[in-house]
Formats: sequence, C-alpha cells, structure tokens
Amino acid sequence: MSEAVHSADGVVRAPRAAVEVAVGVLVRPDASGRERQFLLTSRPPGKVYAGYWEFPGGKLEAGESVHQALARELHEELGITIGASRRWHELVMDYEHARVRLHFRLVSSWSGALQMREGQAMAWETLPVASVPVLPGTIPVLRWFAQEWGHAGPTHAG
Ligand SMILES: Nc1nc2c([nH]c(=O)n2[C@@H]2O[C@H](COP(=O)(O)OP(=O)(O)OP(=O)(O)O)[C@@H](O)[C@H]2O)c(=O)[nH]1
Repeated sequence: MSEAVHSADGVVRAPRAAVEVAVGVLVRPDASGRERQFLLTSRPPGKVYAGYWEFPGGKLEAGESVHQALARELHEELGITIGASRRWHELVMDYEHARVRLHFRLVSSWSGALQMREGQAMAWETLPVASVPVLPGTIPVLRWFAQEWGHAGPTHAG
C-alpha cells in the first residue's frame, strides 16, 4: 500500500527511501487544566531550515526504537529525561534535502529543567502559533491539534 507523501515545497520528486525521525510533542496543561500547550524549538544554526520552528527530535540510529531515539534526542538537545511517550501520528515529508518519515509521539512527563543545548530557542505555544516561521513539517501537526480541539481559524501566523 502506498503512503501519502507531503511535499515541503510543492515539487513532486522521484520516490526515495525515507529517513526515520522521532519527534516529541511535549504537552502541558494551560490555565484551565487542559493539555493545550506544546513546546516548539527553533532549528539550530548550521542545520537545514535553521531558525524554523519545529518539535524537538531527530533521526533514529541503528537498532533504536522510536521511543529510544526520542529519549536520546530530547536528552541531548534539551537536557531532560522523558517518561512514557505515546504514539500519535506519522507523516512522510519530502524536502529537497531529504525524504523523512516523522514519528510524532506525545510526551507529558519528564524530569529535569529544559536547557537549550544546541543554541536553539524554545517557546510554549498554543493555537494559533505565534513563532515564525514554522517548518513545513510542523504545519500538519498544528492541523491535528486544531481538529482535536475544535479550533477554527488560522493555526499559525504568517
Ligand atoms: N526534529 C524535527 N525534525 C523535523 C520536524 N519536522 C520535519 O519535517 N523534520 C525534518 O526531519 C529531519 C530531522 O533531522 P534533524 O536534523 O532534526 O535530526 P538530527 O538532529 O538527528 O540531525 P543531524 O544529522 O544533524 O544529527 C530534518 O530533515 C527536518 O527538516 C520536526 O518537527 N522536528
């Protein structure tokens, strides 16, 4: 069965093997107690799409499960130790630089203070997201939140 592939820039490219990426959607309660705040981080200087806002995470290494990769990446990037992560959505994004399969997992418990260990910035956001610009791969996630929350109108600025 073929998998839906989202083009990051509207260009349709020949199929390529996808790189597996673990992505953490850290959520915390808002003032009303509902888990409607989520953490975005900016891509560090020197990486493709530097400065674009995304969810923290990174590529799986050989032999790792998605959860293991996520736990490692969030420790490396943010200095936190996560508890359980819950499988949420998967999405294939086709960029000029790579085709990636993004495995989004929800995380609501962790220990340690958030530290930006790679020179990135962080923002606790809700809909609509104020941080700009957002990475193309972030936009579908904002739509999933909008559907779950019954949010009408724009999901992000810009
Ligand atoms: N971390 C992360 N990557 C994302 C998201 N959305 C998305 O399309 N991607 C893409 O997935 C890939 C992840 O690569 P990365 O550069 O963050 O991973 P990494 O830290 O393991 O990279 P490295 O090779 O520099 O060590 C990039 O092509 C990035 O553009 C997202 O929300 N978070």
